[in-house]
Amino acid sequence: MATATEVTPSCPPRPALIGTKKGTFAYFTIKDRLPVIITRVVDHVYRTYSVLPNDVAHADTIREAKGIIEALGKLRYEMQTDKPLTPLLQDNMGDHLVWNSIMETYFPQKTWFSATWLFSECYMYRRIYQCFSLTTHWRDFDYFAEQKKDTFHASDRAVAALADRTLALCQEATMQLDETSRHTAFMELAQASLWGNKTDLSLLVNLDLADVHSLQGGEGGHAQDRSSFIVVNHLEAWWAQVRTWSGVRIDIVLDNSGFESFVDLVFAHWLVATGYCSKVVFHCKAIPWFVSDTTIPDFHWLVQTCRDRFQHATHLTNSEHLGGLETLGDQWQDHLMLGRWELRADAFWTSPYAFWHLPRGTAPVPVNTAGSAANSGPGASSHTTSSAALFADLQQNSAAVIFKGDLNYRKLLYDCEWDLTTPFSTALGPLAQVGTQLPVVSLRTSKCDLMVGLQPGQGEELDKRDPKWMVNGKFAVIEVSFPDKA
Ligand SMILES: O=P(O)(O)OC[C@H]1O[C@](O)(CO)[C@@H](O)[C@@H]1O
Repeated sequence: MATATEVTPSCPPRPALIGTKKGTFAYFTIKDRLPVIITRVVDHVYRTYSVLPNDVAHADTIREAKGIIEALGKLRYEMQTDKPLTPLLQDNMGDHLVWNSIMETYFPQKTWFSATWLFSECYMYRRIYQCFSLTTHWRDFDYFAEQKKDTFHASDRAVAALADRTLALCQEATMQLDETSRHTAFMELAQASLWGNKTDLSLLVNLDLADVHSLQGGEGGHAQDRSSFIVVNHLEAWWAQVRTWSGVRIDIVLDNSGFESFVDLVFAHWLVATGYCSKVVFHCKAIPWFVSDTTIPDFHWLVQTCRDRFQHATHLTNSEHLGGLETLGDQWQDHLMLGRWELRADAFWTSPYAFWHLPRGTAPVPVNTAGSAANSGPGASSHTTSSAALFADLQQNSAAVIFKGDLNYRKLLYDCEWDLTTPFSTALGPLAQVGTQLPVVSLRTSKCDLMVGLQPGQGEELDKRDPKWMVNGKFAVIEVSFPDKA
């Protein structure tokens, strides 16, 4: 095992998950899933530009769209034929030197399959962004926005039901101080936030509406008791912390936009309503990322869609059900306006670095100046300039940093072949070591062959129960690591 100081992007603490290993989820992803994701972007650009009038006013936009499609085709070809990774060009993100120096230092001559899976996959999303960012007319175009919005609209029934439920829980919480009820509500909402992570568009590339409804647990929107599918469950340990909180700040490193971020907001709303928290910082992505990840514009769109009672909803039959949703959306807007909720989009989250690098200050990531227009609005703040500054803020000010989803889990654990029984705190490396500890909570449905924290023999039992348990998103973990209290 590499020691902490030797750990680098090409040399994680255990052998890296890598596309050259046939039969692994990494191999399947690079070979089959990622090319489909690029194809869908091509299709979206084509559909968008082909309805534009063929006149002088749109000539440049159309010409640029054709250039984007050509660049995306080249990208897909390079990936499918396993060509060497090539340097990024300078664009409006200002981080190309960071990427290129990592490539030169750690992945010289490496190809799509032979670099680490984490690097190749992040690099693909950064390259897609570059195809757009180098243009004039398409640089702010979110090529995943349509998919994100459609999926949220498809969730409208579950969303409406959950909004009413949330308001009832918040009213209860403010009316009575009974800790048992709060404990029950905490368990319910934390698990709703966990299972929201099932709605991931990069995994569900052929999703239809029926799939969305069944993923979200059917019509009612109430969390089913799926606890036997939570294979590592530190929820009680987390509650032991939460019950001592009063007016703390927490941070949520968001994952998917739409239904998942809706349930995260619901949970955050309850934590504020109960007084456990007085501030929630939501960390969004600075660029479109892993298809469905939440950007700041996505966040605002979601709040507004709730305030507008799903103006374009097609599945709801009874508009009376939407009053609660509107009330909740209005309260969220107030949270943003009054600074109780803050939105940030630090470029570190869309860098190729695993989170072991967060405290090290070895990953200076420039401010995304060009993206800042899109990343503005109530509650949006400026971005920090380095991972060290981001880390210092989290360490000094946050009572819990909640990492949502599979990619965050991969980055927390450095995306490598840990033994299933490795303790979570060991696999967190510096983030669980004296001096560089963070209060970490991970809520993740399992969508790749990486997991830690199981009991001896549990992995074998799970293999018998469902051979695809690690990658099919049906099983989940809630893992926490809090610094010891002095
Ligand atoms: O939205 P999440 O939970 O981070 O999942 C991201 C997806 O990307 C991957 O991390 C890699 O493709 C998968 O394992 C998962 O399907």
